[in-house]
Amino acid sequence: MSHASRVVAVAVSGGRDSTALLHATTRAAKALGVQVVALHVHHGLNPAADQWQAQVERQCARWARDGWPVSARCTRLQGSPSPGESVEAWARRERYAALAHMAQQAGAPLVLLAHHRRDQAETFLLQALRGAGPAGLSSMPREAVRGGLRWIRPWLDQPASAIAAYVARYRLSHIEDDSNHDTRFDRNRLRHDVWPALLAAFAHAESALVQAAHLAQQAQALVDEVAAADVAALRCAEGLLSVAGWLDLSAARRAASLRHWLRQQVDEGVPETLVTRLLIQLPGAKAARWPLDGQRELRLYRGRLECAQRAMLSPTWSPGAAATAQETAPFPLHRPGRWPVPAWGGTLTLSGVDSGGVPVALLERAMLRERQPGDQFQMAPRSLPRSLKKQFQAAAVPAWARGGPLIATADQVVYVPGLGIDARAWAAPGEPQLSIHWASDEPPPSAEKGTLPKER
Ligand SMILES: Nc1ncnc2c1ncn2[C@@H]1O[C@H](COP(=O)(O)OP(=O)(O)OP(=O)(O)O)[C@@H](O)[C@H]1O
Repeated sequence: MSHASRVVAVAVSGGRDSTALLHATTRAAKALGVQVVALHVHHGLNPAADQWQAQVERQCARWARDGWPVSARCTRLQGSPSPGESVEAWARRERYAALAHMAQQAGAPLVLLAHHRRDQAETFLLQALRGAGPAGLSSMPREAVRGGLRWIRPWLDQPASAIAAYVARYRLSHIEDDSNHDTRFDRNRLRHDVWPALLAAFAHAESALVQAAHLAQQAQALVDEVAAADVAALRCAEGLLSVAGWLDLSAARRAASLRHWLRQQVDEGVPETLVTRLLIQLPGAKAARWPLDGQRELRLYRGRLECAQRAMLSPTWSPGAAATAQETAPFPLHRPGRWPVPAWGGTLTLSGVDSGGVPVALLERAMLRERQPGDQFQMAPRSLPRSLKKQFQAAAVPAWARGGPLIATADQVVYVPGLGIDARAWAAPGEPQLSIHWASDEPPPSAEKGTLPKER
């Protein structure tokens, strides 16, 4: 700790372990002339949370009155889990963000957490039960640098009994979090239903699991080192990965470097299902897209894998937004040419023709977009417009040939891959016009080859 920053933060829930850690840190700090700041996060989830915050504030105020160098800072979380996110995951993410913010505000470069040996053994078991590999089995690091702060767990090797003895010796008061008994949460179920039975059958389980976590940390460090070197060698431009070079690697290094590269692109953790999918699909693919989340996707184009915004061709297009969306179209739709569209995994060909095309004037107002529920298509001038689904079925367009962007203006559908040009958009003879053809980069499944009816 530098002279300028003689402040240390302790993350305090008000529970037994963090209360003991705050006490021990404050005692040591007094002798060293260091300031301690207790950081508490009010999750807004438990009806008793106001009392927990009050307990932390009261305790700090009492110790400060006794001449101890300690003060409290608290944050009440706003918001709620996003759809599909568990309350636990949300609370954890927001807690760490709030702790980081408070530590920075207090000028504390270090944040101490009160996890102990049993917490570590539990984490290892929970990770194993989720099917984690060495990264997850590494459990909690003793020390980590994140967001410019050092997060330290000084008691990670301490048994819970040592902390209990400390609390008894100094008669520390602390809260009991009743939600720790709620067995809907994995950790609580493990702690209450499994742990006692496990210890009864394997008395050394705690230390064995902690050792296994330690060995996983070493293995993961090695994997990270190799993967970082591979990714550095495969980087062909900022953020782009050369797939040809990647294919030359052994299977184990392919998997490790892909995970490593994905982690650099995606902050929130990489789903293993995506890694598995890419490991299978990347070797045979020429151009393809894999959705990452609402905003981003992975794109393979010309042998390079990249992570990009999905916004280029807005899936949330609506007629009212047409003017803006059109401005973001990646190329002029009213000029002849062969336009690769990596975001859609194919190529659009526009050719000047004398008949059977779309008026250039209409294409000047057109854009690419996703299909929408109300879209209709008219096959011939004297037929009726019908839903895309019905038209696909009537024309026996196989599912794999229905992909690709729709071409439409704000008020009419112009072209649908697999169906062709909507009859309402046909140009009059002699009018300047273009034919349109969409070709997906992915070859059709061989069994279905040739079943696609010819587009107009
Ligand atoms: N609401 C919170 N505010 C600040 N820090 C917290 C909070 N909840 C947990 N922490 C920190 O994370 C550590 C581990 O959290 P965990 O949920 O296992 O502990 P706990 O059962 O809430 O309390 P304790 O560890 O104090 O007995 C805590 O020891 C503490 O350092």
